[in-house]
Amino acid sequence: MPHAFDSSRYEKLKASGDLPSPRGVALAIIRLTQRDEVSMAELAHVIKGDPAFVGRLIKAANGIVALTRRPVVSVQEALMVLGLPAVRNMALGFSLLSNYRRGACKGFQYDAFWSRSLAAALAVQVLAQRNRAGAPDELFSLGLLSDVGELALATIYPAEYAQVLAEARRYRELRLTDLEHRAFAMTHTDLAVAMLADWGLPKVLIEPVRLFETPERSPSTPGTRDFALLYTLVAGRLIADLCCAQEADRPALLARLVETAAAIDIGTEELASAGGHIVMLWRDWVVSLELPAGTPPDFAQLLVKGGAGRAAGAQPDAAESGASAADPAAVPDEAPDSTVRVLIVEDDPAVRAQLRSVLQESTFTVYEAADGRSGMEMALEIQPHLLLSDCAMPQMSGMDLIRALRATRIGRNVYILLLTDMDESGRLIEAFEAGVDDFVGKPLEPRLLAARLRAGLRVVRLQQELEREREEIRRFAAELAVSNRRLQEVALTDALTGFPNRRYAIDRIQQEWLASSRSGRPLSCMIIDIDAFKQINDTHGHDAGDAVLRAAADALRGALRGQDVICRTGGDEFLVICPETDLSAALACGERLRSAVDSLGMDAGGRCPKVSISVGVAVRDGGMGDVDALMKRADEGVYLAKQRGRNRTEAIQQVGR
Ligand SMILES: Nc1nc2c(ncn2[C@@H]2O[C@H](COP(=O)(O)OP(=O)(O)OP(=O)(O)O)[C@@H](O)[C@H]2O)c(=O)[nH]1
Repeated sequence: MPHAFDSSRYEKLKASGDLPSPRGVALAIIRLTQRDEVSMAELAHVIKGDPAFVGRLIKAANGIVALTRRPVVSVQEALMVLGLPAVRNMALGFSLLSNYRRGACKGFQYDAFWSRSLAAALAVQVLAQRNRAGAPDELFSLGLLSDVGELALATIYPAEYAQVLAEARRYRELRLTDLEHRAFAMTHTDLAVAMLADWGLPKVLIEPVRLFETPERSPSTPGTRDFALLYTLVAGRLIADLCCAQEADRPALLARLVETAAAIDIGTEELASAGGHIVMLWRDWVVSLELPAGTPPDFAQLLVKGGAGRAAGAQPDAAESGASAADPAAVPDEAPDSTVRVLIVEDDPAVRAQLRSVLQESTFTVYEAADGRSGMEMALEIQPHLLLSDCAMPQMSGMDLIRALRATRIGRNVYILLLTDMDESGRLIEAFEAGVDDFVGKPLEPRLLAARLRAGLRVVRLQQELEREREEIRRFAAELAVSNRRLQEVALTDALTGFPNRRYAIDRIQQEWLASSRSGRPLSCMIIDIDAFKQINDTHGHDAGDAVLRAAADALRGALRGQDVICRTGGDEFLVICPETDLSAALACGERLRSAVDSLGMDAGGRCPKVSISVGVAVRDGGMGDVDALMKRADEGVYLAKQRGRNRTEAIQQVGR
């Protein structure tokens, strides 16, 4: 239910001086920009009074300039790029950020609040660059300030708001705004809207703040600018929530994000790449502002893992059709930029900023180190595809870093671009010998750097392609090995009984013969022949004969000792190899096998007739020259068993001899 906010209360709160408000230089900037005739030079002069703001302004300006443009390095240029309204709103946002990093509200995590707001600012800015919902620089401030009402409540009512927040955490099904209204007869949304209006933000930016938590109440329709602005803010806030959320909460947020992004014409693949870009920018900002970053998600992975496009019913796109952003093997042509990791190792912050601004456009995942040693540690950890290394650095020089890296397995494939001011050919030759792939001269010329990066990227892509092909070959070889094994098994197995066949039997008994020759241990074998099998076939048919064979095989398998090997060597003939077994033990085994088959009854329909086997047993003795002699002796045992009436176990040799 919407709450009516009494505007006279806002005036009273403002008069009390308790509301968060811009101070110092930011206040002067806001006042100046309210004048119609303010000049850029005047404004730049005031801005320069706050060096921290100068840095942030230039950083923000570089966040939106194109790759082809030279990076912004001065306040005047930043003012030109951003324009007065954006600069004013940024001054406001950053002033609040600097002055409200701490406060009396115990339940309110000030730093986490700003970290999330910053993620929202960058997310809204990056999304707006893609869907053109509004001026990206203006939307930065919109994201940054969209939750300022929460900060206001924490500032005005520290103790009470701590209780409200505790309640909201305990009863997650309750809306924070409902709890706020019960406690203060106003909500953070009411306050944010009133404050932004008071600070002079245009209505078109205030409406999304009023509605982003309940967008379903918006009268705007798809395709309109209001709709695009509102849902860009909703999506930006969701990205910020995802950046700060616990692992368990991410899938639900992700599904909502995909749905929201689809509504503003941002598909899953584009979302993955925008997410990667946002995380990269966010990391950079939180480090420079010393804010907590937690563990930001890998959007490409998350979107693929969560199957989020499907869950949210978004339009089919790359992630759905299998060409996932996180799975390079599934991308037929090129891996997306966000899968390319770039490490900058450079001790000069200004050069790092310059490099970042060139790299930002390409949504690489960028990492930074300020000296050679930490660069080396980071390289081993993140395994970059591209390394941009300065030459002269404290702790460990660029050359030493490159040599050390090239000596590792990980470092062999990295494409290394040396940033150098040396123009002497001897030193350059030394650099190439150390392992650099290319170099770019200092001071850096952004377009030349971008061109060299593109050349490096081509090599990286070729390497990735090669790796994918290698992986495919590895997979293919593994599959081949499995099918070869299967084929081999088939070639050595009897299909009817599942026993090894004659080929295997001959091979195996020869191996056992050799093993027994080496060890001097006894080796026995038996030959088993089904009795009157021809008659079974003739009387009951071939199928009944097969059934008898299978039944006999099962009985034999069940009665066999663990170390013995049984093979089907002919139509109704089996060979049992008994390693390390003397004649008496082999005879006992043979007798057990015979008895097992003899105990088989006829099946109910009489289709499987009574069956018995004759077993001939033999043991290796000194008179035998080879394995054939052993088998011949076992065969003679079978013949004897047949002669003596079948269904018997016989040996030609005497036990104990
Ligand atoms: N059903 C069936 N019969 C087979 C198979 N392989 C061979 N045979 C038959 O098995 C019979 C083997 O008979 P023999 O071993 O010569 O003689 P027998 O009838 O068993 O007589 P004795 O060995 O003297 O007890 C032949 O009739 C073959 O055709 C098979 O896979 N299935």
